[in-house]
Amino acid sequence: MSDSPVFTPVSEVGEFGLIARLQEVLGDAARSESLTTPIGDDAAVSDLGGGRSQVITTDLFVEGVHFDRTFAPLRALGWKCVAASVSDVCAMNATPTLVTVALGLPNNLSVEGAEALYTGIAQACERYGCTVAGGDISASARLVVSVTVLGEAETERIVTRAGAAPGEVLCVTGDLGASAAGLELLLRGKEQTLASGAPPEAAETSGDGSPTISLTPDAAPIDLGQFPTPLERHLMPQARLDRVRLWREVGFQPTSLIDVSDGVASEAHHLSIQSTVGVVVEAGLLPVHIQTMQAAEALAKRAETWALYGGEDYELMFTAPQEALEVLPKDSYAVVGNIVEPEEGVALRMPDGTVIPMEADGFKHF
Ligand SMILES: Nc1ncnc2c1ncn2[C@@H]1O[C@H](COP(=O)(O)OP(=O)(O)OP(=O)(O)O)[C@@H](O)[C@H]1O
Ligand SMILES: Cc1ncc(C[n+]2csc(CCOP(=O)(O)O)c2C)c(N)n1
Ligand SMILES: [Mg+2]
Repeated sequence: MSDSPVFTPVSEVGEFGLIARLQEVLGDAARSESLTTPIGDDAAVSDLGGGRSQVITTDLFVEGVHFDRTFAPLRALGWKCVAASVSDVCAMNATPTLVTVALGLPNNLSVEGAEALYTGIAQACERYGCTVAGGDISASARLVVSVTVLGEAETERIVTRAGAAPGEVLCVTGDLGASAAGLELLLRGKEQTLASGAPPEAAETSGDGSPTISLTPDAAPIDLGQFPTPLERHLMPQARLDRVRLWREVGFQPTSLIDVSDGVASEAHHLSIQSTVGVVVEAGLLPVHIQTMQAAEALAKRAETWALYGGEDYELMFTAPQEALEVLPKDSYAVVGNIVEPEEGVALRMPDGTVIPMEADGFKHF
């Protein structure tokens, strides 16, 4: 046997494979009596006693991976970093309380740039009712923003990814694929501007001054002003704390819950594995905003692919027995599939009735 050191590229095990390996290394360091939901859910949960629980989640945003400063305004970025972590707190059916923010600052980010970032952070914290309690700053080659959010809930209201059961329905809040549509529009716009050799401020504008893009030099330019919803959903998404509050008000409790950060396909796999169930998603039932459809047409893409594999929608996906949905306003959710026996795996039923296996594809870090 060779005694040369083992070098396994991270791409061989992937993001979730690496997390599992690290969890093994941690062993007892990742377990405690009060930690009722350890590594593996949207946020960790620890029992505070007295019928209350605390949740905690961290997200990392890296320039060039999660955002592109040529089209993401810093204020919007600050908002998005907070909203994404708040979304993970919502995905436990909890309410955010405290936030910390760690920054890696490159030398091309000015004080005013950092202030713009924090304006967005402040606005999101105000919207979601949480408070920035601290953070850290370091020099860095690229802009990096890490947000930790602490939240709270009554212990009996906490919902994990593990409670789905066969016979229940699969639901989502809002609509899907808009963020991926917005990203695609922004990337095409950037490509077009670069190809034209013009500096960004010289980009073509439509009559009302909104930027336009065209896919080929001969194609009619696309007016980004026609797609405000996809652009906003990508740049400044909303966490669905409104739904968590609504559920509390009407006494609705999902059986399992996850936020859609990686796309419906990937999240359906998480629910399947953690609840030991099969999941059938109905392609024809996926809710898609009209502007997402129009963007798909304009860019010759499929909106359904964005909904399934695009991610960053930060909507909530949940399961419940059909009859439990009766207390919910009809426009506060959409049924998108069914929970079935585990042997059936994770599948997509097409509008013509054919059922195909649904891969866990989504954004791949490695
Ligand atoms: N470096 C790490 N060390 C320990 N645990 C980690 C690490 N990275 C991720 N985890 C844990 O692995 C689980 C999955 O992480 P991930 O970031 O994919 O969460 P998610 O909710 O699926 O995605 P998102 O954060 O985009 O909503 C979480 O419980 C998270 O706390
Ligand atoms: C410039 C740019 N390129 C690509 C993307 C798309 N993107 C990045 S991370 C991610 C999934 C969630 O990440 P995580 O699992 O780390 O929370 C997605 C869909 C983007 N937002 N900006
Ligand atoms: Mg999540």
